[in-house]
Amino acid sequence: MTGRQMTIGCIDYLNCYPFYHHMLAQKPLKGVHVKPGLPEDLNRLVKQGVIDLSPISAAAYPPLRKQIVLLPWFCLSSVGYVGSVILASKVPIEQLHGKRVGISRASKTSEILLKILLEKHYGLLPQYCRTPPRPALDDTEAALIIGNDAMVNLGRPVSYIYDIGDLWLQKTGRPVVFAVFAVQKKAVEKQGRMILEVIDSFSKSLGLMADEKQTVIKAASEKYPDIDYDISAYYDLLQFDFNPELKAALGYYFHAAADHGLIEPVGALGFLDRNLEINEYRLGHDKEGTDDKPRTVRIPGR
Ligand SMILES: C=C(O[C@@H]1C=C(C(=O)O)C=C[C@H]1O)C(=O)O
Repeated sequence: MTGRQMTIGCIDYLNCYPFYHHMLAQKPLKGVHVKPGLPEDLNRLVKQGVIDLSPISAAAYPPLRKQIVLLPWFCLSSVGYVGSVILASKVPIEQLHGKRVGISRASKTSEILLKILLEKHYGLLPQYCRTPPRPALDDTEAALIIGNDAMVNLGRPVSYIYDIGDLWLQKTGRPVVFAVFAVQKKAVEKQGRMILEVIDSFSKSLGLMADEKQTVIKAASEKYPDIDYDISAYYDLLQFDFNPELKAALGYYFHAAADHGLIEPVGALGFLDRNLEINEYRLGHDKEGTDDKPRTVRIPGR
């Protein structure tokens, strides 16, 4: 692909729309192709190098960290209740030991959150199985459902709904960073100018959430008509700005996940800055989480 074209991923959920409203509804970016997908599909396409820039599951970062850098300004997070990452269960969570628990094939971050919660915080070991993004709940006792699929009518009454963002806050005292924005290091070298245009468009789009929130909500509800939820309230729950507290929370999550043997240990995050240089943030395990003195490393070849 030449320096005048790039493909960017977009999580095909309500939660990601606020980043894309500007480029989709107001000012398309010339040469930028937007590829919608489920988080785990975008994780795979980034790994394969098929897309240049994309939101990915936070949990997908560790194995890709030599190949990608993160945008330090954007994330999909919640401090407690998120509304769109749920465990739908036929029995109280405490009774899930040895039971079949489905995990949406769309998820990576929340799969790990759920496993740490069940195994470490509740002392349970269920039998996990993969399910489609919108599971029927016929042959499992409970199921992890994420994104839009957690926000539509589940098709059957479910006795217990646990919000994973809320449970994580209760058990660990931390927010959750569900998704981060990844850029291929190769694309930084070849398509720097377009990457800056995308960053600018995301920033303008989030600005519209403050200035023209009702317009964004109307467009989002038309894009996703089957959502059975107060979109305005949902957007108030989500945190799109990757602030220091959320970076620290991501550090905590990586530490907890590595400690539980679910990801490889992560010592640092690589962030892109507006000069297209990479700043490495060392992760701590304390409340601060990140080192506030980034080490700047130039991208080879630039
Ligand atoms: C907040 C959410 O987080 C999502 C959960 C993800 C995961 O579990 O890997 C990835 C991206 C996010 O869209 C949601 O599903 O609505």
